[in-house]
Amino acid sequence: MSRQSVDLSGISKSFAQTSVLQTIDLTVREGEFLSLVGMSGCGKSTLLRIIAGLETPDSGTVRIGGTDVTARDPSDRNLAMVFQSYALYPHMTVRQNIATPLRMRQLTLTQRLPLLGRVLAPRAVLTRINAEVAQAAETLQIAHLLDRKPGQLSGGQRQRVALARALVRQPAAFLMDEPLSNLDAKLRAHMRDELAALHRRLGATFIYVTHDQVEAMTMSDRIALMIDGRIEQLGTPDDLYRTPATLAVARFIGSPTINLLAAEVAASGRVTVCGRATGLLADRGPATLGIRAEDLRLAPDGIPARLLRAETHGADRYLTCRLMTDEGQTVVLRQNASDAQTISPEDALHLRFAPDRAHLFGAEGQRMALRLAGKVAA
Ligand SMILES: Nc1ncnc2c1ncn2[C@@H]1O[C@H](COP(=O)(O)OP(=O)(O)OP(=O)(O)O)[C@@H](O)[C@H]1O
Repeated sequence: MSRQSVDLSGISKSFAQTSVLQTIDLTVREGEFLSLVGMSGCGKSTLLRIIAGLETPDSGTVRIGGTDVTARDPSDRNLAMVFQSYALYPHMTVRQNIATPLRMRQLTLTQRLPLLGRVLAPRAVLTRINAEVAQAAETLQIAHLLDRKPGQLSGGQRQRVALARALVRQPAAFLMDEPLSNLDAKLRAHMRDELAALHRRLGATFIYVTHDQVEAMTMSDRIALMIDGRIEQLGTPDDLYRTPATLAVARFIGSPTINLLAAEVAASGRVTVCGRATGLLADRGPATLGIRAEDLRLAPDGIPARLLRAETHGADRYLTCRLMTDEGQTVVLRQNASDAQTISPEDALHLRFAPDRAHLFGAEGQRMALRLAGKVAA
């Protein structure tokens, strides 16, 4: 499998008066699974279409394997694109669908004709195409479906056929735009695992667009989180989860959503949350403290709260609580379901957060350094 890097530098794009991408610089490494993730309208599909050559940037360059392809047609970029609509040919069998890109590349127009082609096409080429189709079908575990038509397949199977068709082209990179969004939740989770496994097996470059942070977090080597046509943060899933660069990243990544509490940093540097000193130090000013559900726990000397609802999801239990403070903020705490004690709605609770796991963001949403008992905490 060929695999190549994709370099974007200074990519900008506007539609009419609206700026959709603002000076994007990004290198997708050879063999990397990189997700472009962000809310609807942030520009991720436009960026993918610029890489594919389906859209022309107003400025900037696209390089594939070091070669400038900005002015090249989509067909000259050797990229495979997989969309949410599988775009399979309904009148063709799975075998014919997968073989199409190979036939287009390796046979002449006359050799591709339905009847005449059978006589005119070189036997050796047809045998090679058949072998490549069989291998791709094997990789995607659809060998038993080769003689069916797309209408006789499930959504997941169709998606696999679309992937197999992309695979046979041996592209420099795979570009995928929300390829799983038409599948039901269970199948989506299954195909997520399959795509990640396929990526590991092929070692190919994958650029994957999604608005679903769970998809991005579970499959990617790195994530580029986009907001309003900019890359807000680029990093591993762990980087984005543990060290969000801004409040917007902290909010977008993680399920349930990170808990946010108004904080105040006094002249002395002491951070107060819900009117309580926290033992944390930071630069002065109003701020927001972020704390993930798993970094909150019940403790008798914590912030008083009242339980609104408890939900068990497999091994985890989520407690939604209202803080008994001026703001009456709602927070979610995650516990291990097996060691959770019995509590009922309206029970009085006390919550503490792990100071060394807290995130602090300034008035502009930027991450602020936190110091804990004399050392740097974040
Ligand atoms: N051909 C076009 N003409 C005009 N505006 C466009 C065009 N394509 C995209 N846009 C606008 O550009 C912005 C970014 O669109 P884009 O499809 O890249 O976003 P996205 O992040 O992929 O969103 P989604 O997840 O909804 O697909 C949107 O506001 C969209 O309306």
